[in-house]
Amino acid sequence: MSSQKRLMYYGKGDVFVFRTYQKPLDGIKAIPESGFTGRNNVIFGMNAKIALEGEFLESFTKADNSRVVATDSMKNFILRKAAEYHGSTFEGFLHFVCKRFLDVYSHITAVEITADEIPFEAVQVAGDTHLETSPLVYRHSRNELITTTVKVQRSKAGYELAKQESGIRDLHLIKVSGSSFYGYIRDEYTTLPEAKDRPLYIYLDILYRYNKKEDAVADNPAVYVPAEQVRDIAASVFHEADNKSIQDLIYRIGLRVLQRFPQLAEVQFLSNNRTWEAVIEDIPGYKGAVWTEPRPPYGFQGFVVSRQDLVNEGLEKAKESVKA
Ligand SMILES: O=c1[nH]c(=O)c2[nH]c(=O)[nH]c2[nH]1
Repeated sequence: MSSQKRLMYYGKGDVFVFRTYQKPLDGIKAIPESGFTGRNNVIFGMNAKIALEGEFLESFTKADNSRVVATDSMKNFILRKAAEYHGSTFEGFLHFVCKRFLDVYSHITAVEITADEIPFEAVQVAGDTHLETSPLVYRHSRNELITTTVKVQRSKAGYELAKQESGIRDLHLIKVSGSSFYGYIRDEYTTLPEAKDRPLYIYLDILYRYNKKEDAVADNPAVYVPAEQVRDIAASVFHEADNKSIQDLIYRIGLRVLQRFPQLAEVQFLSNNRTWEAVIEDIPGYKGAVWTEPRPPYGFQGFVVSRQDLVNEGLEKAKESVKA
């Protein structure tokens, strides 16, 4: 290799964007595992992180700021573009902002933005005869959130979508009964008792990638995969199956997500084991037990499920070619 590209980027994190009355996301097909069919986007809120790549080596090596877009300006750029984007997805918005950056600054070669949703939930309020959903008041949710990354680089054709992934972060799910963990290696290092029924508590990040990256940013509900449905599939599969481990569980979730969404190429999992620790296992005459948070350290798993796994499981016919 004659020349290796040097790692070089800079950018801005914690760019908070709240756009009210963004175009609603609708036209989403219902799936059996989820009641989700759209986002009203009354609050389209996110915490974005942007990084630029380009011809600004001399800002590092010669203290020459003449090609530096101040990171403060990047923040302003993103915020102002929020008034110019009229689609209905985070993916579409990030794609739009990345392209506008490349249009305005000719020495920038690539723009990557990751946005984490700042989720707000509808609240129920007193109506004349019954509770109704307020169209005005929302509650900040501290539950899981949508995460999206888009990277666009300059190409001969104009723009190239270099990276795109979407998903859900910080999904915390507990199944109080119906999970086991046994059959693992027992040797002189093993102190963990086998569990035929444990209260499995997991933290999950689920990221998915499309066969065609463009489908993610097209603002086309016919091909768009909403993270809320992926979240609900995770809960449904956890509910349905007696799992033998987190490894077993996330594989099954991955298969189901890919079955529901033929437009996806793969699903990636980052899981944590937060299984509660038993304090009082038998309460005579009563169902249930007393548990507490586990002591550190915690276990984790990383795994990607792809369409080939569906083929291997006999859940999908092999394709002549699946283009990533
Ligand atoms: O689902 C689990 N997978 C493991 O690999 C593991 N290891 C462990 O100690 N507990 C668990 N649970």
